[in-house]
Amino acid sequence: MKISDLKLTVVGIPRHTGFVSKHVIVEIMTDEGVTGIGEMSDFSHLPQYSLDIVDLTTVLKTILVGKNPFDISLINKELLANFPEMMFYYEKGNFVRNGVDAALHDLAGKLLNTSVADLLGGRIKEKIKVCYPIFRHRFMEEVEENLQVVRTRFAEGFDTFRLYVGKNLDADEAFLDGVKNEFGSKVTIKSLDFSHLLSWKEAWQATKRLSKYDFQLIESPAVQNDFEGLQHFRLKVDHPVSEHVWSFRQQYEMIRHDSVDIFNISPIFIGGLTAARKAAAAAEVAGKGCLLGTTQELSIGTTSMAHLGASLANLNFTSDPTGPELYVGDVVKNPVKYENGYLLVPGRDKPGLGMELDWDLIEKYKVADLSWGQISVHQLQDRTSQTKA
Ligand SMILES: O=C(O)C(=O)C[C@@H](O)[C@H](O)C(=O)O
Ligand SMILES: [Mg+2]
Ligand SMILES: [Mg+2]
Repeated sequence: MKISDLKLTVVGIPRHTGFVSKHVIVEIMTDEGVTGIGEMSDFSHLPQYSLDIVDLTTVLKTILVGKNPFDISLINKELLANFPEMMFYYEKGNFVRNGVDAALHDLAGKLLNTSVADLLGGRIKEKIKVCYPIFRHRFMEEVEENLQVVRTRFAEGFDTFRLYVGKNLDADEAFLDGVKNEFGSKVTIKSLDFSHLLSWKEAWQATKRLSKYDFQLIESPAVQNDFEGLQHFRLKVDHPVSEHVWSFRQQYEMIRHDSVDIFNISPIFIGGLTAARKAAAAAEVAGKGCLLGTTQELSIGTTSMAHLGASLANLNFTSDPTGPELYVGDVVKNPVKYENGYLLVPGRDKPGLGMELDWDLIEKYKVADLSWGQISVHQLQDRTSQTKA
């Protein structure tokens, strides 16, 4: 049995905020007629270069075609040699590796008639607690818009939210105050996410101001790779501190500097399920907790994380994958399901990831390439189509 072909299809799907994220649907075919699917998710992050999809297809075919689809470790090794880790949160090579690795897991599951979660060690959980994101306030008038998001999503069963903060503390405070007055203990704020926009000391000042409100943890309260800064911040605050993992070297430095309490692990940012499992194991060895982060994937990327989360012994904080709820559409016939704020893991009866492509939807959202258009840095950072400066 050998990999016989690869197909990449670019789709651009708007969010309810109007912001369009571009994703690449991955298909890996075999000479026995079985195809594995994966997702390179959300290329709408800095840096502002875009990948050439034709060239990427050619390059990946040279790595994949002719290989045994079960040689996932070997293929990951070759992918890493061609799309190396960088000390940068949004390195796109990791997105590429993630899409291929997910498709390989889907393919292996289909060939063995086994669910991906069972390939990864089985199911400790059949559902993953998640929180809905409230994107960063820049203007006071966004507070009421975001309180409306909480009302709508609360009515749908989401009782936990995370807030991106740090650009307009008056608005952040007004939002937290509004949630407290309207929902009391019925709504939980999981985290304040500074998204590496402030220095650790600026984030500490902001945290002192917002600490009169209840929230569970603080994410990314220093600039990227400021391991000492994270550690200084962590010793100043009572709340647990989380940071995304975007490279093994970065994770090693965060362990060595004792920078965090929790590792935010997303296959997309560390380059796949294979790498994410290693990062979760390193967290366990270091006695740290972990949660599943997100780039806000479509259903294929999200279900891949559901399978991973089901099998992790140290997934002990509320996670973030809510992408299919943020987009106006998807690319599969059977989107992932959420119930009372939980992401459901597909059943054992479904081989692979348990997802089936819907080519009518793919045709609807298909775009020619990953080019950027006129997106501003503000729109990129705060995932909005709003152009007000
Ligand atoms: O926790 C985070 O940080 C994110 O979720 C980053 C976001 O920008 C995410 O990638 C998105 O596209 O909304
Ligand atoms: Mg974050
Ligand atoms: Mg994203």
